[in-house]
Amino acid sequence: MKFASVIVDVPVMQTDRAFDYKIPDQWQELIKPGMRVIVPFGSRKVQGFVTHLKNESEFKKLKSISELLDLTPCLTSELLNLGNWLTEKTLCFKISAFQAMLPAAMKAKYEKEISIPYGHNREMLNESIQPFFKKSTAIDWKDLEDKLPLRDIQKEIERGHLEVIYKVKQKGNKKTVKMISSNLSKLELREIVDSLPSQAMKQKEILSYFYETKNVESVSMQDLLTVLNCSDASVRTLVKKGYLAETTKEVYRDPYEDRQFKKSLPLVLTTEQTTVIAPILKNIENNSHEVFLMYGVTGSGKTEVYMQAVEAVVRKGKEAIVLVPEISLTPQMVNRFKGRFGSQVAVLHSGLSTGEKYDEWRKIQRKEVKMVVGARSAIFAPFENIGMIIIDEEHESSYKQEENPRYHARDVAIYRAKKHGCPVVLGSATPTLESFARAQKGVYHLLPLTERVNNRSMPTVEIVDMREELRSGNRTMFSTLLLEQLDKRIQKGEQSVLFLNRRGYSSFVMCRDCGYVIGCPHCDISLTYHRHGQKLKCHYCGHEEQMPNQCPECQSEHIRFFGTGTQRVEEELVKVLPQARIIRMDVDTTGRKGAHEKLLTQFGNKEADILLGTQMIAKGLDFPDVTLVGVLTADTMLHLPDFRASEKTFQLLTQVSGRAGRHELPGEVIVQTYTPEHYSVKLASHHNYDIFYETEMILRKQHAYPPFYYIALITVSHPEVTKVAAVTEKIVHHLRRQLSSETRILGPVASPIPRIKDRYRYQCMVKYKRENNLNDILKKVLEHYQQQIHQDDLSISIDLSPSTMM
Ligand SMILES: Nc1ncnc2c1ncn2[C@@H]1O[C@H](COP(=O)(O)OP(=O)(O)OP(=O)(O)O)[C@@H](O)[C@H]1O
Ligand SMILES: [Zn+2]
Ligand SMILES: [Zn+2]
Repeated sequence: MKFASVIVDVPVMQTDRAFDYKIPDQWQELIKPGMRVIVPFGSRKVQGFVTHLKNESEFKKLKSISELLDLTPCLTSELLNLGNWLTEKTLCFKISAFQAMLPAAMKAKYEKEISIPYGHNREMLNESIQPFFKKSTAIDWKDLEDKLPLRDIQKEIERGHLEVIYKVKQKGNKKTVKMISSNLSKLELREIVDSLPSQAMKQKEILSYFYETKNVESVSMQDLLTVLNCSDASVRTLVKKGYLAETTKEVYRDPYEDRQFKKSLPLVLTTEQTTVIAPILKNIENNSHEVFLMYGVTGSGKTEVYMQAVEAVVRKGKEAIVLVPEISLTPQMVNRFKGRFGSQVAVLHSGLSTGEKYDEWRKIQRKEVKMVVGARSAIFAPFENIGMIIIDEEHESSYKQEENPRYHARDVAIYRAKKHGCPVVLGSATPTLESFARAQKGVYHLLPLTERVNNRSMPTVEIVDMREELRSGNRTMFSTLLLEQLDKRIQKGEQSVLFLNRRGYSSFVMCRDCGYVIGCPHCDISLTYHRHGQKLKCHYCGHEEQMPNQCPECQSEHIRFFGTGTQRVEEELVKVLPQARIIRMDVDTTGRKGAHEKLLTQFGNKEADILLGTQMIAKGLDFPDVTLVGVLTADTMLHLPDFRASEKTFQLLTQVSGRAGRHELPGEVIVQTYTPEHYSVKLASHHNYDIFYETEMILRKQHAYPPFYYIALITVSHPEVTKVAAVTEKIVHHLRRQLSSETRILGPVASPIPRIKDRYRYQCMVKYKRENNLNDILKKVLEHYQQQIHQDDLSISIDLSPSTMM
């Protein structure tokens, strides 16, 4: 092919299409769709993705591709199509869609080398290539780019005899192992073995290894020592004598390498589990596509069902994608999959370094693993033979990406699963109303798990009215009942989990005399107090200032922070329960890598009585001796300007309660609240999802919210408030004329946070049931304003399924 169509990394509307480039002669055979290239664009050179090849181009005077970044496509043809679909579906730029599918390491331009993978050797390579690897098993791409027979190299890569390694620069983080190889021919080796004195047994044994074992070019020191059961002193002696050589080799950075996973075997499924897994297995068997909603109460054994279904996928020779929320990618979940499937699992989450993520991704690309367990973006795993996609805790809002491309992992999962002819399994104890409504209508196949494994009962839930506590003179943040029960657990040697709901709630600083609240100078939101370093921080723009000694308004010294952080709770708790051993888990104590896991292990080893934490302890934890869960403030989220506030409160309370009494010991939950009469709080305490669903559906219908209506949210921002208001007004006006009369258009109004980073924000909400041309109409709006977006610092963001209204 003579020409390549390339999507360039210039994310503006005018360039959101493919540009044609000439393919230089030496790369004619080499270039394939899905590869990254560098191309001249205007006066610059930019990265791009090749999407098509063609023999003709309608354009004359084309420029040539200037550099090749890949020798194997990093996007499969399925992912290229998916990118186009995402672009249509979320109104993002093509380049943003493609970039979202790749690990960060591939977004930048990294140096690369070509190397012979471990276990292979030079002789296996095509003769034209062999000379390049005479001195070393790896060569630098940059040094040899012009001289290398690229087509032959590409073939060897396809056969697995060579690999491309991107050198992600991370200081001191490159993983290497010591490799031992022989410098001599087999004949020479044998002569030396014969000439060694007979007491040099180990040395003889080591050298014999190199001429007796087929195809060993080199072996890691570690393996050599284990296989031959020898000391590294003997190996070193041979290196000193010049018979063997020692080199270092870069290997995968495996974040889980030094950990032992307890091997687990499939459990005998309960009757309910057997019933729900059957239709999933049938899908897998018949390569058919259905979306299942596994609606199972906490502790009903959903994870065991996932794992046995994944096993069936692997047996069929296919691959599985398992999505879990970032926050519950706790070691517990990873351990369960690694324990069952060992090295067949790749793990992808934000706690990994760029290099580690890239290495895990590469294992997927090279089909060295059979499954990936990961957060949202793992939905783009470049598997080519997918047999099932699982989304655990499908109600979690982290499955929606809040920046471009604004996709929901559930939609991508269903799109990919249709292409691959395989099932999607959505699991939750508290499904989103959208999913449950679809299951009710038969669009999804409902799979209920109504009981906990072994008929363990659901924990009893006690609601405590904190207003009453205050009236009866208790000014602490712990109710009398909660303290009593915590104390009882400590005496019995059982454990408790204390949950502080921090979302929608922060420790702000206020003057007690004049009521002045310290706000961010750039955003219309109060600053959050951080004890560490006595700092005030803005969570939206990062602005930071010192905690003042005086009120900036009235100079009073009575200025102090309000609200409850986990640190405060811990301090108070120590006062009232001095004998308690407490582990606190929050952003401050889990910042360092591995800290999260360490704290959980300590708690699991019963080195503490109470685990105190925020959202991050709400999910996935499974400890046998936890018999009490306390929720300090159940209702802080209820008052957020968000139509999902009740749903989120219900979900969270149910999840937290689910951490208690999962094993032999029965569990108890105490929920402290200022609004005990609210239906979310009440129904969560009765574990009654069904009534919650009905109640909430009535309200959603009344107020025209999902799942009865779809929502599109348009947010306009600009440094000048008049400009924002005017533009939003115009957009609303335009939409009123274009959209159908049943569609409701709300706005323009200031956003719930009216200013962020010195930019004013206005929004307009479109609620609709059917609007076939909505995407086109909205795209036209963007096109209309593109000049101003480009030159006048205007920003218009469109979210076609917003998960928050902020
Ligand atoms: N068939 C089974 N036989 C015995 N034990 C089981 C079985 N299935 C699951 N379990 C055990 O029951 C407990 C709860 O199961 P699991 O964690 O899979 O439930 P879950 O529904 O995923 O929970 P949650 O959503 O609350 O995190 C676990 O300790 C698990 O090992
Ligand atoms: Zn004051
Ligand atoms: Zn700010």
